[in-house]
Amino acid sequence: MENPRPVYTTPAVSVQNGCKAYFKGKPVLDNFNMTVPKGTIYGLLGASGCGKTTMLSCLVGLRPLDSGEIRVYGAKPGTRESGIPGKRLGYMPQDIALYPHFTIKEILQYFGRIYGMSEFEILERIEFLTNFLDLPDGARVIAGLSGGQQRRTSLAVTLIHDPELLILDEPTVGVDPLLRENIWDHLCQLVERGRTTVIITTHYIEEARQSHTVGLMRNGRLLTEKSPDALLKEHKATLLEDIVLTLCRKDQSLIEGTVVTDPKKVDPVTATLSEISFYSKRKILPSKPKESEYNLHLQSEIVGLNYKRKYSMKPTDGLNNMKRRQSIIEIVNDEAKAQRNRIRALIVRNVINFFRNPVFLFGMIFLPAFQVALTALTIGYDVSDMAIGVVNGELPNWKEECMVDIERGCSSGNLQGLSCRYLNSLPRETLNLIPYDTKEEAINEIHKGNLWGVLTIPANYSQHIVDRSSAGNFAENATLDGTILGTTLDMSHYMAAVLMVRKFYQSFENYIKDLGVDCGGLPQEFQIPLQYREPVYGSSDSKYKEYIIPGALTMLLFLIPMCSCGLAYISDKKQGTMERSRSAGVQTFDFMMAFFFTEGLVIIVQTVFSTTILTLGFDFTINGSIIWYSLLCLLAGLCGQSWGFILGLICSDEPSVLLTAFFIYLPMLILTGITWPLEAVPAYMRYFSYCLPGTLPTASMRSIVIRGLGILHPLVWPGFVSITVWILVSWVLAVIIYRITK
Ligand SMILES: Nc1ncnc2c1ncn2[C@@H]1O[C@H](COP(=O)(O)OP(=O)(O)OP(=O)(O)O)[C@@H](O)[C@H]1O
Repeated sequence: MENPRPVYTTPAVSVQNGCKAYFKGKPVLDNFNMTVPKGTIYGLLGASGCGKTTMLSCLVGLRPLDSGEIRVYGAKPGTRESGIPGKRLGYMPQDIALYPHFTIKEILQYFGRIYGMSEFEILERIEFLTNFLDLPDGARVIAGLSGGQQRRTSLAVTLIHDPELLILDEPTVGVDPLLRENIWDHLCQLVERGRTTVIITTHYIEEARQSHTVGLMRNGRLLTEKSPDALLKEHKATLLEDIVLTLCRKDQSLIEGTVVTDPKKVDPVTATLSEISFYSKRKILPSKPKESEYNLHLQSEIVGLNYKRKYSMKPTDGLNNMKRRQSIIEIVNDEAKAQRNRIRALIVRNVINFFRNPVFLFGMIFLPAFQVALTALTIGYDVSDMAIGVVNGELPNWKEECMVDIERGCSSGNLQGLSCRYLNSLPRETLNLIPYDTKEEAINEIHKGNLWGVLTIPANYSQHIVDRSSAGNFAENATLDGTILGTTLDMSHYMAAVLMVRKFYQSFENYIKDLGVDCGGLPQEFQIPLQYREPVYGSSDSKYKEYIIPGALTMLLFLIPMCSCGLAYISDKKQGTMERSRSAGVQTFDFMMAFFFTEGLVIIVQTVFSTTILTLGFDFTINGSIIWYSLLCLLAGLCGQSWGFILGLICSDEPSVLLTAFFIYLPMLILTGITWPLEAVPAYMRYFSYCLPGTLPTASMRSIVIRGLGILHPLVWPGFVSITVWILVSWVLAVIIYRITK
């Protein structure tokens, strides 16, 4: 018996001359025409790759057509008036497109919240759909379900809000025959109520007999569009499959020109749809209806949003300005409420995603703390145990002879063995002094990598010192040379060598001062006439790690959100959940805001945790305001997050996100003055560095932490301005890239 088709004057969906190509010259949709009456089931059939999914994604507003026109409930999908994407639509993509770590209940709640349903409504629908689709227990995690169970859950997500238009891309694949029948029965029940329209694609041709209309698609075109019974009657067939085969063969011969060779002979009235479609492409037959042919009453049928009616209201519509304004306020309020619901749902989604991935969560929270603690533990300490060869021309057996306590004083006895006195003044924990007989032998050991340097003490060193002090300005060259302690160092490791040289200098200054005082002089007389007084900022024993930690923390708080945000975006994209959320009405701004809140929270936790560890465990002191310090940490994280968004948009998979993130981060480590002062960087590189998002904030962070300055200080505010500008620029850039890539 022929499926009774409800009588409606207007189509729910109509496509006119739809064309779409992913690559130029290779159309996927080729003058595609389709009309889906309201309140009916439309079965779209066609071989794999003929363009069904592409067509559906255009219908739901995820992709635009290159040319042609789509009307869904009288408006273009993607426009506010159509309400699609949004809650009028239930779209079930071909892929499962569910978050694998979510439970069944959580995924249904997520989409229910996106659609603005109350928790009570959602639970009611979950109960109904669980029974109807024979879903497993709601606490089961999606990743652990069988293929069929996942598909049923995916269908439940589509039905959760009981939408007006159901677009189902192969919903019955992998579903057992009994359940398949149930699904079709349910679809029939839905349309019988008169409110729902269903477009369904399937590879099981015979099940499409339950549709009111069957559309047969081939190579991006619609070959026919009729009720299954009409088709069976027309072709005197018993199986739809036979008709599909016949029509495809006919179309093939038409393309090859074996049936109709003269296009002028095609009668627009009696021609088959395939002939019309084929020739309309060549602009021989008129096929596109005029705008007036659309039933404009349709707009008033829009349930729920009524955007078009409200928006098109003019004072002449009989409503006074007051009422008009009231309507606009209502729309804005509705939209704001819907947006709040979507953002809330996305925030809950992000939180679940975090907690379902403990390794990721652990890394996010602990990585900055771990890294800065490691920095504090390893960087900035004095060198130790540096092997130095000593060739003492004065006392070859100095190792033993210098062991005895040398009496201090200025008698001739005290002034023997001064080399011992200098050697004993050298810090033994830093410099491990090893005796050598000759300089050549010791230098050879440097070449072998066994020594960092050689200290040579001339023969009669003590006597030369005494002679030099008594001769004063008249000392002879031989005497002067005899007082020189020679060092030959391995300077290949710059930092180690600098620290070593500092030790030689400091020890020599102390040794000579002590000697002078012993001989009746004043300490000032033997001091280098250059004094380092109390520093304005920092302390005279400031450590390198105090310099490096603020920058390291800022950059880590930038890197981690950049990676996590980029990776989350990519996985959402790859799983198909992003398209699904978009079809439910989620917008880019909603994604951004939800990330803004959840990542912001993570950044706060990271900052608190890292700072606590540094303060309690490593004597880290924030001399400035904790508020400005925290705010700068937060801004650094948000900047990283917005860059992560851009990475998510431009990259296609996780490895490319990580690679690009490190491509950004590693040069910044070098260029932002974290490890090496910018003042020591060549001028042309320095100005480039200032433009990077990490440079000025790192300098500001140092000024807050070490110098204790406030936000209004000229050494601080540029960092805040720079990073805020970077956040704004990258968010705008993200929106532009989204628009382009879309
Ligand atoms: N994002 C894309 N980029 C490039 N080409 C694409 C893209 N999506 C689909 N295509 C190509 O467009 C053509 C139609 O694909 P589509 O998925 O619409 O077919 P389909 O009829 O739904 O196939 P199936 O029944 O196997 O799902 C195919 O040749 C496919 O390779």
